[in-house]
Amino acid sequence: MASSACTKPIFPSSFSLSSSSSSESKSKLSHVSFVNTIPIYRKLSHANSSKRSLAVNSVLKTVDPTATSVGSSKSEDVGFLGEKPTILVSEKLGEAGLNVLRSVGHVECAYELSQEELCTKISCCDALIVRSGTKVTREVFEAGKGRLKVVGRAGVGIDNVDLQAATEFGCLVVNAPTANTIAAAEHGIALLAAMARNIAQADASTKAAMESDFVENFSGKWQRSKYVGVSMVGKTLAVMGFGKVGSEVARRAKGLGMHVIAHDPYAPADRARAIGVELVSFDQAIATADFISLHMPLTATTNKIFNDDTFAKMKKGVRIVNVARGGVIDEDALVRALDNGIVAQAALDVFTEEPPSKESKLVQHENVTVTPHLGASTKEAQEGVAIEIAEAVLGALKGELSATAVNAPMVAPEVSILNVIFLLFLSYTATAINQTKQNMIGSCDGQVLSELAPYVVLAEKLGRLAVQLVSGGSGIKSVKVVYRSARGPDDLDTRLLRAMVTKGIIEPISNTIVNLVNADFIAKQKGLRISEERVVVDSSPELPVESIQVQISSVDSKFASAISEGGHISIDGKVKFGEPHLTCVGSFDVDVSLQGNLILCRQVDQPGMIGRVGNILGEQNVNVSFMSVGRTSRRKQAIMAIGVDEEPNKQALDNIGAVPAIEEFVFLKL
Ligand SMILES: NC(=O)c1ccc[n+]([C@@H]2O[C@H](COP(=O)([O-])OP(=O)(O)OC[C@H]3O[C@@H](n4cnc5c(N)ncnc54)[C@H](O)[C@@H]3O)[C@@H](O)[C@H]2O)c1
Ligand SMILES: O=C(O)[C@H](O)COP(=O)(O)O
Repeated sequence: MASSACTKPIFPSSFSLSSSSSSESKSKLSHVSFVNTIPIYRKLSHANSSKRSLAVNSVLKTVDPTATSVGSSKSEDVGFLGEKPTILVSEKLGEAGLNVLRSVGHVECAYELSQEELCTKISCCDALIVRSGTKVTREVFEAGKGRLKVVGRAGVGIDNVDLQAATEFGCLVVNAPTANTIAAAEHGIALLAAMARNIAQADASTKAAMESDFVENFSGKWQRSKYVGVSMVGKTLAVMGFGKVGSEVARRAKGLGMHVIAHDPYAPADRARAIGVELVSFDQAIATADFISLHMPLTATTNKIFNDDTFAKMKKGVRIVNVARGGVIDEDALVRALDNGIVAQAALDVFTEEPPSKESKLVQHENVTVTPHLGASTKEAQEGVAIEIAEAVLGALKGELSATAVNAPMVAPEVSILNVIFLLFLSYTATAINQTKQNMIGSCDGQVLSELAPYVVLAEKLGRLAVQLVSGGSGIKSVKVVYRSARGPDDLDTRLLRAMVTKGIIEPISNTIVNLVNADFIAKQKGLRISEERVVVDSSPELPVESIQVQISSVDSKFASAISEGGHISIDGKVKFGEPHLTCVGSFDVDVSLQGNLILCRQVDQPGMIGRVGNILGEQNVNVSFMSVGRTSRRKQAIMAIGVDEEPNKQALDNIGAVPAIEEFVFLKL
C-alpha cells in the first residue's frame, strides 16, 4: 500500500482575493491575485460599461499575499511560491523530462500502481503524469480533490483520462500532441512491411524449430515456401485519417513506391496534394486499397467504423494496419473477415481492451501480427514527449496558459465572471450549456457573460451545423465568421464567439476538446484558417450581435442548397427570445430554433409538403418541434427546415428521401 504521508500543498485549495483598489471606478477583478494555478482571463477595464474587453493574462503569477514564510523545501526563482510541487509519475517517462521536473519539484516515480494505490498517493500530489496505461478515473480526481492541479498525458490520446471529472474537480489536463508523431508513423510502416513479409510468423517458426527436440537441421521447419510474402511497390495504400501521423505514413509509403490515397473528410486538399496523395471518399478508399492504414482518432463517428458492412466492401485479400486506436475496429468482425479471407492479414498495435484478454481470437490469429501499443515507444519520442509534458505541467502549475490544454478548470463563480466563461466551454451539450448558464449567470457581477451567453451557444451550434454540411472527401481549410452588429469593433470582443465556432466545427470531427485556451492553437494545428468580418448594421447597440454567419469555402456540400451565391457553404443565425435560431441556409431564409436535431429538405414549392413529411416523422414517433419554409418564389424552389426532438430512424429518412418533390435532404445533429 502506498504511503499516505503528505507534504504541504504548494497552493491553498481555494482562491483568495486581495483587494487593493483605490478607485471605485476600477473593477475589483483587475486587482485580484489568484492563489491557484488556473489560467485566468483578466478583465482589464470596466470603467466604461459600453466597452467590454477580455485580455489573456498569459503568465499569471500565483501571488499569495499570506504566503510569506520560507521553508527548507521552498522552490525559489522558478515561478513557484510556497512548497515545491509534488509530481507523481505513474508510467515510465524519459529521463530528460524527469530532470526538468526534478529541477523544481519533488518527483515520485511509482509504476504499475493499483487504482487504490494511485488514489492514496494522489491525495498528496499537485500533478500527475501518465501515458496511456494509467486510468485516471473520477475516483482519482476525487482523491486528489483540493490538491491535484494538473494531469499531464505524455502523448496524444487522452481516452484514459476522465476529462469531465477533471473539469469538475478543477484539474487541468494537458497533453503532448506532437513529439511522438514520427515514432507512430515509423511503427505503422514497420508493421506494414513486417506483415507483407511475414516477419513475425517466420521469426517465431524458425526459433521454435531450433528449440524443438524432434527436428534436426531444421528438417521441415526451414519454412521458405510457407512465408512467401507480397510486395508493396506499386500497391495501393489507403491512409484513413490524414492528420499528423497519417500524412507521415503517406510520405514514407510513397518512398516505398506505393500508390497512396487517403480518406479524411476534414483534411486540407493542398496538404494531400503537396505529398502527392489523392483524397478520396471512405468507400472508394476501402474498395480500391491493397493495404489500409488507420490513423483517425476514436470518436463517436469512428467507433467500430471498420465492421462487417465495411469489411464486405473491401477488396478480397486486403491487409490492414492499425496504430490508431483499437476501438475503430469491430474486433469480432475483423476475426470473421480474416477467417473468410476478405482480410488476408492484419497488423495491430492497439486494441479495444489493453492488454487484450488471453482468449482474444484476434491476437491468436495466425494472420495477425501484434505489438503491445508500441507506436510511441522510441527513445527519441519518449524523450520528446517527456520534455514536452514536463514543460506543460510546470507551466500549468505556475499558472501559465497552456497551448496543449485539453480541458479548462471549473472555478468558483464568485472569483470572476470571466472564469465562468470557461464553464461554457466545458459543457458538451446545449443542455449543459443552458444549465450552466442558468446556474451561473445570476451570481455574476459583470455583463460580459450575461450578454454574450446566448450568442456563445448560437456560435457553437452554427459551427456544428456547418461542418455537418461538408461532404466527405473534401477538406475544410477556410472558415469565415461574419458578425452583424450595431457596435463598433472596439465594443465587441468576438474571441469567445470565434472560439465557440471553432469548437463546433472541430469537435464533431476529432477527439480534441476545444476551449477558449486552445481554440486558435487547435485550428492552426488542423490547418484551419478562421477569419472574421464585422459588418456594422443599423440595429440596437443594446444587442452585442444582430446575427452570425458561418461560411466554409472551397468545399462540396452534402446539401447543395447550403451553397450561397458566393460559392461557399453559408448559414446564418440569430438569437431570438434568448434562444439560438437558424435564419438562413445558403440563399434561403428560414427560421427554426436550434434545439434537438434538424432536417433540411429542398423541394419544389407546392401544397401538402409539410403534411407529408410531418406524417412520415409522426409514424415513427418523431416529434416535430419547429418547422419553417423558405422559398425563392411561389411554386419554385423551397427549403423546409424541420426541428425534431428525436433522431429519425433510417426508415423515416428513406421515406422522406422517397417523396418525389424532395430533391435533396440532410439530417443534422445539433
Ligand atoms: N499507437 C500509438 O502509440 C499512437 C501514437 C500516436 C498517435 N496514436 C493515435 O493515432 C491517431 C492519429 O493521431 P494524430 O496525432 O495523427 O492525430 P491528428 O488529430 O493529427 O489526425 C487525425 C486525423 O483524423 C481525421 N479524422 C477525423 N475523423 C475522421 C474520419 N471519420 N475518417 C477519417 N479521418 C478522420 C482528422 O481530420 C485528422 O486529420 C490517434 O488516434 C492517436 O491517438 C497512436
Ligand atoms: O496516444 C498516444 O500518444 C499513443 O497512443 C502513445 O501512447 P503511450 O504514451 O502509452 O505509448
